[in-house]
Amino acid sequence: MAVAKLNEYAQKARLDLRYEDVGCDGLDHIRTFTVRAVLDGKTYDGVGKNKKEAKLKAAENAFSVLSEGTIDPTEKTTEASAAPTDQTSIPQAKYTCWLNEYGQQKRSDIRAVESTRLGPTGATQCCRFVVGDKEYPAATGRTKKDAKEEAAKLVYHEICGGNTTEDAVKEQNMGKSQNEPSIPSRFTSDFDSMEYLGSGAFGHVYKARHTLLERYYAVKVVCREEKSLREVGTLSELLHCNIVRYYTFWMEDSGYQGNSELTECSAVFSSSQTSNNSSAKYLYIQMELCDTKTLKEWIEEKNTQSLQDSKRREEGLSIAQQIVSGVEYIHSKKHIHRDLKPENILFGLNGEVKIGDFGLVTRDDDDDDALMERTGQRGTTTYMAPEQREKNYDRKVDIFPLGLIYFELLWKLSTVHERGAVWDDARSQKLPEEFSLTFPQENQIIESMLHEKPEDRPEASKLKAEMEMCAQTLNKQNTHQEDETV
Ligand SMILES: Nc1ncnc2c1ncn2[C@@H]1O[C@H](COP(=O)(O)OP(=O)(O)OP(=O)(O)O)[C@@H](O)[C@H]1O
Repeated sequence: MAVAKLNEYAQKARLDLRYEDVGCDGLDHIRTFTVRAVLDGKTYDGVGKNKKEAKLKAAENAFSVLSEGTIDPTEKTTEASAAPTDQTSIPQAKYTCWLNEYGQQKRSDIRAVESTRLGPTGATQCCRFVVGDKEYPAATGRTKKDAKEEAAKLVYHEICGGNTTEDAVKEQNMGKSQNEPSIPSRFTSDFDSMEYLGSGAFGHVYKARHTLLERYYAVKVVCREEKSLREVGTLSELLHCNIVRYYTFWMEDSGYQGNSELTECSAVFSSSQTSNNSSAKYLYIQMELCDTKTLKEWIEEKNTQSLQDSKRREEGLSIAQQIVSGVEYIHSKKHIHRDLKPENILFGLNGEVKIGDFGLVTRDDDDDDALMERTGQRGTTTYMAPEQREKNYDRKVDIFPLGLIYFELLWKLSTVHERGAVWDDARSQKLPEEFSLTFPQENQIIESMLHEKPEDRPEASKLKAEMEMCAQTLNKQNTHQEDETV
């Protein structure tokens, strides 16, 4: 039956099919025969008590491989080219690589038992795998490598043959489709204890432990494209205590599916960017692990608390000082961040401020006073400097959102309505009267940052100095108040 079906399959798919006698083994009464089916240059061996049975086994073996154990082989004949194309596209030793990775994940010993059989048509190599305590069936091949790969394939089919067992789920966690092993993933080989942290428009971020270093990192997995490569390029040039530290990056063929979210590029990209992405690679960016709470959550949390208090004032200033310090450094390296907003400001594990998300960063290579021709509107409109909507702007586009952030750090904006009205006024340099009375010094600094004309806004270095003076004044006031209470 399987022989007839394989013939039909080969005819429909227009593939060359032939059978070869490989030889026989053993004494007369326990003699076994090996027949090899050669389909489109690929070999499938069968062993039986006679040649007929061996041929049948070879055909069955070919079918089970072609159908990957999940699809009725007869259905395959209607989609003639699908399976062989898949097969021929599998790189050499793919199943062996998969098995090695499987062993690492399961912490099981993998042992290959190899031997050579001599028959009338020459030597045949045999191999079977022992995974942990379990022995898997033997396979044969023309070379040791072929035999090993065929034997690994048998292990693969037995473990992941179209089921939804724990192993198959583990397989998914290893970032592969259930029925097709892929090249071992550096992410799953070098890291463990993956935990999903969050997603942006371009990918997902995971907490992961580097197994050799025994340290945790944040690994961002994004579809490769201009934005991500720009982010990596910039981050690798920046080393500052208020900027998320970048360590390294690498490319992989597939995304990570740890939390069973789709990591096809189409799921990661917005619809305007989905074209021609089926063969897109994935970029893995290894970064310093930060707290999952961003500055956005910090502000939201403060806004749920009763009144503006002196603690918020001090903490707000300290956060603003750290952001300005990071921005001063970014500008000194001739970069513009272009997307400063509370969601992109993280906290290090020791509480220090860390500027992240350099996806919109650009070079600021011109003379100090010159404006640059940029690539149109980028960034988040709520915080965006007015001139960023145009094509010409310079690093001062980073100062405007900083002004809004500093205002938000200090001032409680509870309702959506309040936020809308006050926000629009703030963008036009009009801060609430009560704010200017409560925070006169800060009011002055923030107003200077919100000038409509970029050239009127201070440089980050000047702001840093002004904020330092503000901190000293606050310190003096606090000491004075403490003295009075004593
Ligand atoms: N280094 C990190 N450490 C800890 N968590 C991080 C780190 N980087 C990012 N995250 C988390 O992952 C989420 C997604 O980050 P990502 O940079 O991909 O997108 P985003 O900045 O939120 O959005 P977008 O890229 O669309 O502007 C963040 O909101 C944050 O919660």
